Amino acid sequence: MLQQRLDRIRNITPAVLPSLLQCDFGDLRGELERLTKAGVEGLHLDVMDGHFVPNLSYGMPIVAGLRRWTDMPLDVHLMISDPAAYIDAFADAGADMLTFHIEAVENPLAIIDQIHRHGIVAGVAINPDTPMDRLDGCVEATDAVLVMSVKAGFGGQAFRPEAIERLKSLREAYPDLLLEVDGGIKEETIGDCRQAGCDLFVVGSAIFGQSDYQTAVSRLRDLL
Ligand SMILES: O=C(CO)[C@@H](O)[C@H](O)COP(=O)(O)O
Ligand SMILES: [Fe+2]
Repeated sequence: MLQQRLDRIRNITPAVLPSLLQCDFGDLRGELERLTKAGVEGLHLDVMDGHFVPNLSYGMPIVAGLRRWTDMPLDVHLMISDPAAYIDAFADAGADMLTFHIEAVENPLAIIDQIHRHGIVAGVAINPDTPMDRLDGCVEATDAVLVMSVKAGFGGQAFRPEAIERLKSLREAYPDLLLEVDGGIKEETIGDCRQAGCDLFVVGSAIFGQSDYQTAVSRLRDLL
């Protein structure tokens, strides 16, 4: 199952993954239809607990609801203090990829193992102010690294260019690692991230701030 999910995600790369944080939650199904029509091939779901980050978003029911309506890969970004306590529930909800923050855990290898036991793709996220050596010892075990190009917590922040060097150095050191970038990705920033070797591009405001998702998505994809 893990290998199938990993292959499926690899097969859609390079991919624009809309972050649903800023979508219209009063019309979630309509948003999903519009994104599907726009040619989107995966979704990024931001889970925030009001503790690891000051913001609060949504949890398993939204993931489970979306799972009923689409078979697109669901990439769940856990911005929560205790990922170990919720991984089983997000697996039951239908996540395909579960990414936790390195800043939140003491034993990343145990969390990666817990995610893998469910046959789910594992990702480790790192905030811009966290030294890269915090990832030492776990990059070899994980499937993906999510390089945050804003401090996790809110949509609509400005891209932090130091993410580019981080992507480049990870790509050089780990040619097969799935690389994802998240925060401030738009037409002006997506091309540099692609050139740095990134595979998955999370986009919030640059899609949901536009009236026409199809045009927004295809212009971003053209830059990949
Ligand atoms: O994880 C996060 C924020 O913490 C993101 O996924 C944002 O939702 C991306 O939004 P934009 O920066 O593209 O507006
Ligand atoms: Fe995110």
